[in-house]
Amino acid sequence: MATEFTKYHGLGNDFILIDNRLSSLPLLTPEQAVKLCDRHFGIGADGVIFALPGESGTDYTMRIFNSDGSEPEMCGNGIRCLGRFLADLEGESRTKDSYHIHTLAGVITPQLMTDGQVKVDMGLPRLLAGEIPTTLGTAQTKVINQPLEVAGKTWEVTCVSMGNPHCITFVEDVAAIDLEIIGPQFEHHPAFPQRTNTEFIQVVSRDYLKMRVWERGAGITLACGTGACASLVAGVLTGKCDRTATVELPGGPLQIEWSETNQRIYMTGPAQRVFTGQI
Ligand SMILES: N[C@@H](CCC[C@H](N)C(=O)O)C(=O)O
Repeated sequence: MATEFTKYHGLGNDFILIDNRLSSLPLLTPEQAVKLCDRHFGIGADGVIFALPGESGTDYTMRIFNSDGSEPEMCGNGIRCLGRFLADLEGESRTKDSYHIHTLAGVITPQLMTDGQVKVDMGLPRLLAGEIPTTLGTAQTKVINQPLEVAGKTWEVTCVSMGNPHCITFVEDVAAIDLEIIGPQFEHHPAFPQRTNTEFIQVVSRDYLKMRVWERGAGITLACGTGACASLVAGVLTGKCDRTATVELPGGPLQIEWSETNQRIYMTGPAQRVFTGQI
């Protein structure tokens, strides 16, 4: 049986979107997702995202498989693409410009802006070691500027969960980081029992950060929305940046705000349809 898909990307972080609104079970298995994400033998993507019926009073549910078949709790660029995909699917019958989406990280709300950007209420960052999870601190402590040995070097790391785990380290020059070698060693470090995403951040000014990322389950990607949010939080916690900043990724910029008023994180960026097809 043929399955329709649409390819979207958010700053080059690319996904295969599946209209799964008639069933609460993903139409594809993790093994099929791995094959479809293959850039030589498949469609090519960083992950597969399913638009499922809403749960617990939400409009829709998002599930996602990374390109290695693992299932993360959340995906920032992916949820912007999902917001755009849902609007495209609903077409003329669309009545809303924002959706409450059930995810494994809680309810996340993407809003379609009139300028074509998507602004997402990403919820609250989680800062305790037990929530990340990491063994770099006791369960109830925050992990800020902690030393971590990786690849024969001591890195100062700050850990933040946006529903999924992030390990952030501030460096002089992001271009000098050998991501291909160092990234997997962070991802599989025993300090992270559920593996981790890792962000390398160069502070250009208090409201402008440059970021490169090694993603859990996907490797080097051109952008990571949850990673950009986690990095801004790490920058604030370490006194390096303001609560509103542009995070420049290899695929382009995201605007991130950690609200002083409600402590929630807001991420604004693009989401673009690329092509449709049948599997
Ligand atoms: N690219 C994403 C994050 C996708 C999930 C991640 N690889 C994980 O396993 O946690 C984003 O834009 O946030």
